[in-house]
Amino acid sequence: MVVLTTPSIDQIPLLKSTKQVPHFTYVPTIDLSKPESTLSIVNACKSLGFFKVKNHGVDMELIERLEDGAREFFSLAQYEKEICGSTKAPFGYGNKRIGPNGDVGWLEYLLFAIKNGAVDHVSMPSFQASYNVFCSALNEYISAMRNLASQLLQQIAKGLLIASGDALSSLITNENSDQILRLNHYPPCPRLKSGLTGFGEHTDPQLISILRSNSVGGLQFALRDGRWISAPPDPNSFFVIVGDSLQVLTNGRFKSVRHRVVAQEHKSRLSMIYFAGPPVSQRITPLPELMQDGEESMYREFTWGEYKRAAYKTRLADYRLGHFEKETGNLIN
Ligand SMILES: C=C1C[C@]23C[C@@]1(O)CC[C@H]2[C@@]12CC[C@H](O)[C@@](C)(C(=O)O1)[C@H]2[C@@H]3C(=O)O
Ligand SMILES: O=C(O)CCC(=O)C(=O)O
Ligand SMILES: [Fe+2]
Repeated sequence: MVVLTTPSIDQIPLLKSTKQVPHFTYVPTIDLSKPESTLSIVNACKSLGFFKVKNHGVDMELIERLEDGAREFFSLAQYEKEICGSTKAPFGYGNKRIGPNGDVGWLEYLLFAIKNGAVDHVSMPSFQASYNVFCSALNEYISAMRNLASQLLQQIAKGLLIASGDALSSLITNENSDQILRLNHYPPCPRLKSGLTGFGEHTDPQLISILRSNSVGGLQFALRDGRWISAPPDPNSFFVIVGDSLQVLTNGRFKSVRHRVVAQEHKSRLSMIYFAGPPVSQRITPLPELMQDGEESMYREFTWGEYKRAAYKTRLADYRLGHFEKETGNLIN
């Protein structure tokens, strides 16, 4: 059994809002083998900021191989996990603390930077025997996620009638693009108070995130009116999440979505999330082809590097784009 160490369970906050939509479990499910998927993706990005995809072409055997490796790692003794790290914060193993500014949740995780399409080295002395097999699975998975993210961004460009089909996808397929892979493990929470935070509410800063979990629930999304819905787990599909950068690139036509994970009492949730970001020098500014006559950017100009630096000074639940919004902007419905 995994027993998470300090901070103690009493230091983990309860969920901020438990206002839920009664019996609402609808997450748009998009079949990528269907030609109408392009329009459905754009509609879901505009109305909700999340959806899930099936018939995505990613091999289940690969997913299971990575999940097995992650499970094996997380079942190591606590001291063996604690020594797995990277010289570059925030990468490597983490336990309960999320980010540098005091956020805590009921989870442990492995965070990997991706360099030239492969995981950047994390020192794992206690996982030596399985390291090569694990890294192969990580790298194959990263390649599959990059292809899927690129396909989704091409469909988004097409659905938004942007002539250069790779205007968005090229931001994340560039060899210098800044991507992260995260493996989250939420052990069963023994003394579950109702609604204990697994991973606190937040938006993802990148363009899109692709999330896959085992069959244990806990993931929730905020609707535009502030109510929360639970997304039933679906190990055969991927959840796709609109991030802050895609909100800016579309000048607010898409909005990044707040999401969170609620701790579970009896079962262990394992998730793997791929965050597709652009190169650090990339200017994040609305795509010119999308702008109507006289439309102005709602945001000050910034690069992905600047946004990331600012993000790491914020708390998880902060509205990070607020700092980059112009005081007056024209809103597009
Ligand atoms: C509290 C924080 C953790 C985070 C960096 C931040 O300062 C604000 C954004 C957080 C987030 C959310 C999505 C991803 O899980 C993540 C890796 C990212 O890119 O931004 C995390 C950051 C983190 O865990 O370091
Ligand atoms: O673990 C999950 O299911 C979601 C985690 C998440 O939102 C994140 O890591 O940014
Ligand atoms: Fe997230």
